Amino acid sequence: MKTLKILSASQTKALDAFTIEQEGIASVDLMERASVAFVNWFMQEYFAVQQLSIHVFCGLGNNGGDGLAIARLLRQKGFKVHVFVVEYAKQKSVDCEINFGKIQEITSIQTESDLAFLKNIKPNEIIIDALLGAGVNRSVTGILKTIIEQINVLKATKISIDIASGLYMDSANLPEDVILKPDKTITFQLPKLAMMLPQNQAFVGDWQVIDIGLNQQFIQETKVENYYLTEILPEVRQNFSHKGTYGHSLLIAGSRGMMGAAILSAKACLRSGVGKLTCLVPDFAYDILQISVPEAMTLTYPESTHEVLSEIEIDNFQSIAIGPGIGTKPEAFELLKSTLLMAKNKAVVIDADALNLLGTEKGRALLTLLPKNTILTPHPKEFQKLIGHTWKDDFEKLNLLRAFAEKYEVIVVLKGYQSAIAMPDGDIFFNSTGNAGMATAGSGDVLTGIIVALLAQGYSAKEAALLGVYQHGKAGDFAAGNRGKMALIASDIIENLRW
Ligand SMILES: NC(=O)C1=CN([C@@H]2O[C@H](COP(=O)(O)OP(=O)(O)OC[C@H]3O[C@@H](n4cnc5c(N)ncnc54)[C@H](OP(=O)(O)O)[C@@H]3O)[C@@H](O)[C@H]2O)[C@@H](O)CC1
Ligand SMILES: Nc1ncnc2c1ncn2[C@@H]1O[C@H](COP(=O)(O)OP(=O)(O)O)[C@@H](O)[C@H]1O
Ligand SMILES: [K+]
Repeated sequence: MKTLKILSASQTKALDAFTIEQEGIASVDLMERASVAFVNWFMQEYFAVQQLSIHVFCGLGNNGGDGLAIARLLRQKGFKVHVFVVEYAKQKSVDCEINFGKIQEITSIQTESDLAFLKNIKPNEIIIDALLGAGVNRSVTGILKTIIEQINVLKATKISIDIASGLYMDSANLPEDVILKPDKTITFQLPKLAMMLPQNQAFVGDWQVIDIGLNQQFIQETKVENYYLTEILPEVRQNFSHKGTYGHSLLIAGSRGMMGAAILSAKACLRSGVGKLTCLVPDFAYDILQISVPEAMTLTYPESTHEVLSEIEIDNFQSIAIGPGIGTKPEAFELLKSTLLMAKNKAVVIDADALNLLGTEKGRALLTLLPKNTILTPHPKEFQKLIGHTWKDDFEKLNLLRAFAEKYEVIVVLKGYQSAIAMPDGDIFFNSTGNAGMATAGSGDVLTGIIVALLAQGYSAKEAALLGVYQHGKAGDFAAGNRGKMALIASDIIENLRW
């Protein structure tokens, strides 16, 4: 498994300081290294636009210092670069001052009247935002606020260095804060927590990490609770294995009008390496299941009652998933309750309507029945129901997610772009795969099928959740590559699973 650690603002500062001390270099050399890394990235991305004007807006701290160094390096590469320094305070940081001294033709911006030129920046030109970086510690005001507001309405491509000016890296901004809205953020060494959260979408754009060679030992030894998951691969299948080797999943899904959910989950499960799959569905759906998913075995229960589970040999199954399309009628509640009572010590996935049922007042009383390490896969609305209230911002949402996983000793996959996967030990992993084409009915049912299959094969709950979410997103990315995001339907995710 490969991850990138997400450090807090103070840990990031300590990492910079440690690198400087350990390598015996000056901080201005680190700034130069970061700026060279940015320019190398820029050359690859924009080598064809050397004729275009690039406008670099610099502040007075080290982020501004980066901007000045980058502007100098880009000029050396032959780009047409205009450099502006916004003099919002009296003093520059030491390294900003050094880089200020190394470059000619800088335009100083002090008052609003100095901003008239902004309207001449054309839509096909590029703006580099080096006003404020990781050092921002209060709401932006004055000339900085005005220039950010005016840059935000320009159509030119905006690229923020390290982090958008005005955005806090690991805590919530005020709703009224003025923050630069970049198309891209090129951030140094490690991703920042702010980049993981939906509320910051407009202030992050597409983000990318560039390596500036900060000390790896320090990174390894730093304790964090947030990670960005960049790769996780399945284990190799053994030559002499047989279907018994890969476990038997029980999938409890579907109801009248929602049999598609059961079918999608079942197919995804079978495409994810399970040895055997049994689907438990209402009796009317027997033919539907048998015809749609011939590889699966089918058990049924009378539609109007839940008294079915007593006949099921639960020990035959290594994993159980319940939820996709079961509905929220009282019978479904009883089905869920008896499943949880039977499933003690089993590997369990809870999704969709099973989450909606747990998210009622009566349902929350069942939370203590969840076997340890149960995997719950709510989208934000379902998570809100589970905890019984909403949150004021996404940072609070993350805290609630972590607290829930710790309290009930479960794994919670909070689905969406960069799904957040919370572990009972308090760690949260953000997924790097997936795309907006997956925002389509049934995508979540597919994920449930994948995860329950991995559990049956003996992957730990943590591995199954991480591997399942990552590969689900990867399949979605292949699917989007084949037919574009708008055309993507949940079945395409199943078709594009590759293990
Ligand atoms: N360290 C390293 O090794 C490397 C760092 N690198 C770069 O350094 C960046 C961090 O630099 P930084 O710490 O100087 O912070 P930066 O964001 O430029 O702010 C400057 C100062 O502005 C002030 N200020 C804060 N909020 C404000 C506001 N709302 N309105 C007005 N002023 C405000 C505040 O000072 P204060 O006024 O509070 O005294 C703050 O200290 C980082 O993002 C990366 O780009 C790279 O070179 C790689 C190596
Ligand atoms: N914008 C997006 N980017 C990446 N993945 C997404 C996006 N929107 C949805 N998904 C993924 O698609 C799935 C949707 O699940 P869910 O909301 O339960 O849908 P459904 O109930 O229709 O099956 C989740 O795994 C989620 O992470
Ligand atoms: K910036």
